[in-house]
Amino acid sequence: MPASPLWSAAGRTETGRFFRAPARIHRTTPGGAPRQRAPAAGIRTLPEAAPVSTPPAGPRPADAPSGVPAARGTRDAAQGAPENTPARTTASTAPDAAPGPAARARPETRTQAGDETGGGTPRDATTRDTTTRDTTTADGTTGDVLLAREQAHLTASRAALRAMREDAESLDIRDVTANWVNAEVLRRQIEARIKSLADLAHTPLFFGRLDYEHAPGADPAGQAGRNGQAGGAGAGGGAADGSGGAADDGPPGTGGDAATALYIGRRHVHDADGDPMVIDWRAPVSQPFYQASKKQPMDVVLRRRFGYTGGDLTAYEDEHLMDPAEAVRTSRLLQQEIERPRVGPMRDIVATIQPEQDEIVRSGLTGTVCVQGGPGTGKTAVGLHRVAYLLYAHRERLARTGTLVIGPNASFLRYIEQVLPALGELEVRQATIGELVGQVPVHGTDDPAAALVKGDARMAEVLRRALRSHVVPPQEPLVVVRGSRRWRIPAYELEEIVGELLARDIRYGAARDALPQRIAHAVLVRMEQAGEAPDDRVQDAVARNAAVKAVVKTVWPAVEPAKLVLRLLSDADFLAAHAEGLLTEEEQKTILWTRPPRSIRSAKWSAADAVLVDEAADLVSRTTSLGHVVLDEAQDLSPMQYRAVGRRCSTGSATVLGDLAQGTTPWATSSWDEALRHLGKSDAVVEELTAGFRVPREVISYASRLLPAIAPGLAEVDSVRESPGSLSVVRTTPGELTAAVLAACGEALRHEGSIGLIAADVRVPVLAEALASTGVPYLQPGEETTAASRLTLVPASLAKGLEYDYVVLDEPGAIVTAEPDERTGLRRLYVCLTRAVSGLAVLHSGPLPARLA
Ligand SMILES: Nc1ncnc2c1ncn2[C@@H]1O[C@H](COP(=O)(O)OP(=O)(O)OP(=O)(O)O)[C@@H](O)[C@H]1O
Repeated sequence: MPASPLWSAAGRTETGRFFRAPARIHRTTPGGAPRQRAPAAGIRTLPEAAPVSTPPAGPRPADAPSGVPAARGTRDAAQGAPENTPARTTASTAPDAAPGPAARARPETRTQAGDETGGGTPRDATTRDTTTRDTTTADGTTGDVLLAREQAHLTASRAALRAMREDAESLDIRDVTANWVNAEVLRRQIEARIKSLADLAHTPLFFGRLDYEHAPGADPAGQAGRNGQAGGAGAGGGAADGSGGAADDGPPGTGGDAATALYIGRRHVHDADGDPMVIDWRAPVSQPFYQASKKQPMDVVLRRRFGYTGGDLTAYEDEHLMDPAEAVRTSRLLQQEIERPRVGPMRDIVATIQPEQDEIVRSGLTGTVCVQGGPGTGKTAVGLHRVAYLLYAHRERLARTGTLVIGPNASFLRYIEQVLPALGELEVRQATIGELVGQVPVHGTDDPAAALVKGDARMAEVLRRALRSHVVPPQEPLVVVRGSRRWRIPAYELEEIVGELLARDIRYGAARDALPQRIAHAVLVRMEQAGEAPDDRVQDAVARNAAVKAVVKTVWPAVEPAKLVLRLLSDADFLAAHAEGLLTEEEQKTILWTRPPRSIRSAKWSAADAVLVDEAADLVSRTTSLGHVVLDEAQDLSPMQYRAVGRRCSTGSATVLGDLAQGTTPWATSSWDEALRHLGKSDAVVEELTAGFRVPREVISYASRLLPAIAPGLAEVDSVRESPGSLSVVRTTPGELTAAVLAACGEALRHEGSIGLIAADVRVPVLAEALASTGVPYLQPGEETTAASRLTLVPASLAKGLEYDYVVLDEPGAIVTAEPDERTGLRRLYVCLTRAVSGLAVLHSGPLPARLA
């Protein structure tokens, strides 16, 4: 898509200059009158807020009086410098925004949990009260006043965002586009831009604030040794590692510049002068929000997290990273965010990404990262945020090459589909493997034994051999007639040409396309030997000659990938000829169709067959590679499926997410090294996430009793949350089980949030009928939870990747026995036991698996 230079930086830097005076672009207002700008409020010098109990040690910069120029960072330093962003430094005066009426109206009512949106929203008013009331800073400012100031900044930022949107809406492109194609492209880009500038009332515009000791990007002369990172988080400062530890040469806040406050949010917002009011969370300068610690403050004096109630800023939580006297505390806002009832699809975690997650999110585009993590450690969240980060840092490159998120099934994709749009990324494709390899319609199924062989990497070699067997040595010489002359190429010379192409091991189709030119070249050599002086046009004409075409057709015939697979699976001799030494006779028998179909259309292709067809298609002509692929629930892929994904990122990179303990396919991978080899990314870095965010400690400990049987090498997830009473295990008689399950659902429905009733697939119809007869509405997995309908009936086979506030688990034994072997059954059960955020009720009438009993 031709990108106008004017637009090429769209969505990346978004500075005021971007829209302020674009060459030859006119701006209109409905009446032609000049549009009013939002009040400007840029980076400000703000007072230090003291934590509840411990005021920061040492003097702090006082609140800058209104009208006094504040210390500022440079705009580009604040935004960071994504790929190809022209550097620019501008400073501006940005007086404190006075709290407006909206900012002063401090909500006094307690929050309804259902209203709350992301960004560390407090569920009860306690956090707000303890962080705001009775809190006084070193300069005597109360928490209420500080909160009002932050609310004022929110109000001003919203106004600035509105102005940015109005800017975009007022662009008139009538005179700037030479033709309708350009006009259409530009129009769409403007529309996308306008959409991306929407202010979502229930989504916090910023969720955090960093007060740097020095203006980011400024030369912290003489300060570098202070905390090991001074200034390092500026424009180029993506890396979080510095050499220093805690400050040790003087009280914090005493050196050099006054603190510089940056507000961190989902997107960049600038004021009328182009100075940032909210910094994109992905900018390098935002990284200390996720990474800075007492040990390594990264020049951050204060980190403030904000709590929201339905879009209103109602709380904050402070950490003074350079204050040795302040104790390290776990964030209550983080805790509340995790426990916030789930209604609707998966939400982003941008406000609360943890340091080890952030490292993965910000790892570079060129390398592939594989993340092993137990249930609820945030793998999916991390993978999605990584895409958003990469799109920010490498937007142009990825716009050309594309990005893709692969999930295990449609309900999972529906569950995660809102995360990237919420982060402002609307262009990322999401698909299941089945959709990717959809060259043949899938109507059939394989028994596990057949699927296992079809998914084995040896099948790639069988296919390669079978395909190349279509190339036959030329038997006859070629005679090309041109005018009165005849040119003869003997069979042995043709054979040499064909042999050379085979040896180069290029794609079958590419070699077939090259063959006529190779033959024509041989003819031209003869012409030159005979004294003629043929040029390229003659060579092209010879390559198109009917006799040459006939030779190519016989020697290197076109092959339809689906036909090749059809023949392999139908023709025992053909399969045997190419599987010799690769598949045993038994294995060959296992994959042969008992009743071979007559045609591609009538064949009952299975999912594994479709992957074989995809492999064959790639042998014929190279699959286009994307820039980046995220592969979730990767542990369940067969080697052939890994290959299918691998060819879609052969020249790009991947984020591979999975948990070896949750592998429930017969071909589930037992080692990431092996999986990455099949993916073609042996050099990938394998990271491990160990902190569990979803499942309370009591529940994960119970589920982890299965680990020695299902994944002996893996350690129990270290849950970040204690939640006493979150687990109950109840035994009933067989006759009472269904009623007891319904009662447990009723009990769960008394709480806020989503409820998942998980049962073995065979039990689902029984439970569906029981729910219907009692008039309890229920949803299918992936259907959006609403306040009116919060119960989802989940077949165990679809539970993977999903989560619910409360889970009622029906008859664990039936979940285990539904699988072909015990280990797979226990793994399936492990998945089902680890879907709950706040409570798990296990009901059984049969015996529990020994390890749980
Ligand atoms: N840093 C975080 N802050 C807040 N919530 C988080 C954080 N990390 C993860 N979560 C939440 O924990 C839950 C589990 O995350 P996610 O689904 O990404 O885990 P997972 O490792 O993919 O789990 P599974 O293996 O079961 O699929 C989600 O609700 C997610 O929003």
